[in-house]
Amino acid sequence: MHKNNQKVVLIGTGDVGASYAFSLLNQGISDELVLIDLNEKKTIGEVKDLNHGKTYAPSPLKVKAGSYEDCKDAGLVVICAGAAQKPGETRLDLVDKNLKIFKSIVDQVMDSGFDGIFLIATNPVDILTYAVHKFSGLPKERVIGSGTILDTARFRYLLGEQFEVSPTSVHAMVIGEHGDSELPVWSTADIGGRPLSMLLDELPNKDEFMEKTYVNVRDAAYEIIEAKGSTYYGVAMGLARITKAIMSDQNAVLTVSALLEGEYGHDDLYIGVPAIINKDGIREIIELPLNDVETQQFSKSVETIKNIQNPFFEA
Ligand SMILES: NC(=O)C1=CN([C@@H]2O[C@H](COP(=O)(O)OP(=O)(O)OC[C@H]3O[C@@H](n4cnc5c(N)ncnc54)[C@H](O)[C@@H]3O)[C@@H](O)[C@H]2O)C=CC1
Ligand SMILES: CC(=O)C(=O)O
Repeated sequence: MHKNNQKVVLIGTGDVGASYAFSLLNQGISDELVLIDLNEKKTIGEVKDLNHGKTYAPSPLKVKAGSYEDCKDAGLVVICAGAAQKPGETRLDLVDKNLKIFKSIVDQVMDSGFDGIFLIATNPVDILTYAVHKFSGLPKERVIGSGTILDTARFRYLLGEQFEVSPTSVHAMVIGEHGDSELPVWSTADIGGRPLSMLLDELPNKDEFMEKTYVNVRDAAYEIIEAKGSTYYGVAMGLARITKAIMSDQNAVLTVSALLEGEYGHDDLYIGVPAIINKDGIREIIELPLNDVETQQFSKSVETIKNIQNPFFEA
């Protein structure tokens, strides 16, 4: 069975999964979408609702509820299934529960004969992406986590607001764990070709602004979860962006969770870094010239992930 590179199987049709499906439909990304969830009734409801939007979609997208058999010829399997944070919980608190769920999901996907690309959103996303790489045996470039794609979007949005420039014209990244130890890379950021450091120097309250922005990005999920129970539109747009880079073979630079094998001086973990994404998955990790403070922060983030991850994977 040949795989259809434009076919997406989405596992987990909760808040994040359903929003991602809606983003694909709205943006005309991919031509076939299959939904799988333990909650079959809700999945059927989602399929109907999405199909009713097709009349006004930019391109036709076949949407149906399916089973793991559908993965065999899929180009992309996206996993948004599992437990989400409750108010006050960190992403890392979910590891035990979601690793068990993931073992069963990935085994079923691989049993179908799947030979495409995995994209993972479930938290803690860096550790679960590492788990999918281990459980599936697929090459590292074909297992991608959403990483800090959302944190980068939050950072760019806040910088865009401050400097009154569209976030699409703000070139700035958040790297590290998708979680409390992540770091904004101030040193390499620019807006319209002007280094961000230059623009920051012109602010009367530079230090306060930088601290507030960092905290806003880091704590955004906690605030949204407190306010409305979960976060989903932002990550759905990020997942759609990664999907588009894969489906349209874009070689787009996006901050995703990728396996380090010596890059940034670390190895054997998935973590948020800029990478070039195309039809084959992760083509290349980009090593940013971090300053000393950022290098230290990144190492702390690596340590945070490894401290939680390693006990689960050591023989
Ligand atoms: N990476 C990121 O930037 C973000 C990640 N997330 C994460 O995404 C995940 C999903 O969040 P929500 O959609 O809000 O949760 P949700 O509770 O709305 O949806 C989870 C879905 O997973 C399904 N599910 C559970 N076990 C399953 C299994 N074994 N097989 C198939 N389906 C199964 C449930 O039935 C449910 O529909 C969470 O881990 C959350 O923390 C959320 C926002 C941003
Ligand atoms: C929930 C989550 O991971 C986020 O919104 O960043």
